[in-house]
Amino acid sequence: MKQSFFIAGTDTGVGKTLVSTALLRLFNQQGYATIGLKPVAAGCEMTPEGLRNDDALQLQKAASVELDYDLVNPVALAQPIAPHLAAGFKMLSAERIAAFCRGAMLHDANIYIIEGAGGWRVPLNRRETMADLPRLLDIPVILVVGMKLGCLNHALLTAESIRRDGLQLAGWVAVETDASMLALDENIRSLQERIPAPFLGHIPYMDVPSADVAAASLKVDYLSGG
Ligand SMILES: Nc1ncnc2c1ncn2[C@@H]1O[C@H](COP(=O)(O)OP(=O)(O)OP(=O)(O)O)[C@@H](O)[C@H]1O
Ligand SMILES: C[C@H](N)[C@H](N)CCCCCC(=O)O
Ligand SMILES: [Mg+2]
Repeated sequence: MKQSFFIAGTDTGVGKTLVSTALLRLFNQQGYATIGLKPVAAGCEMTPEGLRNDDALQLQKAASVELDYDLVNPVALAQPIAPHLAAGFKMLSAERIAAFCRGAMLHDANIYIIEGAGGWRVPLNRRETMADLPRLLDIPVILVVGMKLGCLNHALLTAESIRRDGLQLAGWVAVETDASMLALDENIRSLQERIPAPFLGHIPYMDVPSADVAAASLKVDYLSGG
């Protein structure tokens, strides 16, 4: 089996990295070889080895196939702001980012998890957005919904855009990032009734977020054809 997924979110900070690492752990447990990529990361620390982003390090660690950091995160931008702004005078190009991903994907694995940056329509340059990456790679999308007031609108607009952009929505995940959200179950049900894609699970609020605990909340049979 060889399958790739682009992990999109309703926004930044909604749990994309938690879901990405949870999916990697889950597929590892099922005996699949996995690779996690964060092609564009805005918000990096300078280290003796160069710029390092926490999401990319988590994906690198959760994957079963060892890859050099530069393959996991080819575009590392220092400032934690929108990628096209963090890039400054260096122009980001969706085709170049896709080419980096294709290079990393020459490394053999069964599952490739590619985490986006921010939400679906985050700009890469004047013309292109993050959405152009899964389009160029021609891979299905998993939508991560951060459960908070306002997420119904964000989730439905994003699911609609993914389909209008001609991409397949392979499934969606509800992440409880706000422990005090009112009517959580009713909100999840409202999305189940309206998002035309499989519901892969609800990751509960955790005082100390753990990819393994999150993995236990996900059902990926729909994804791996099992
Ligand atoms: N279920 C949860 N319970 C508690 N905290 C959570 C949960 N899911 C995510 N978080 C926390 O919310 C924050 C944002 O999550 P995460 O980093 O996965 O978001 P993201 O969508 O990947 O953001 P970015 O756009 O920066 O990549 C993190 O501090 C994470 O630990
Ligand atoms: C810095 C942050 N954690 C992400 N990497 C980038 C989020 C960009 C969001 C841009 C926006 O939609 O306004
Ligand atoms: Mg992230």
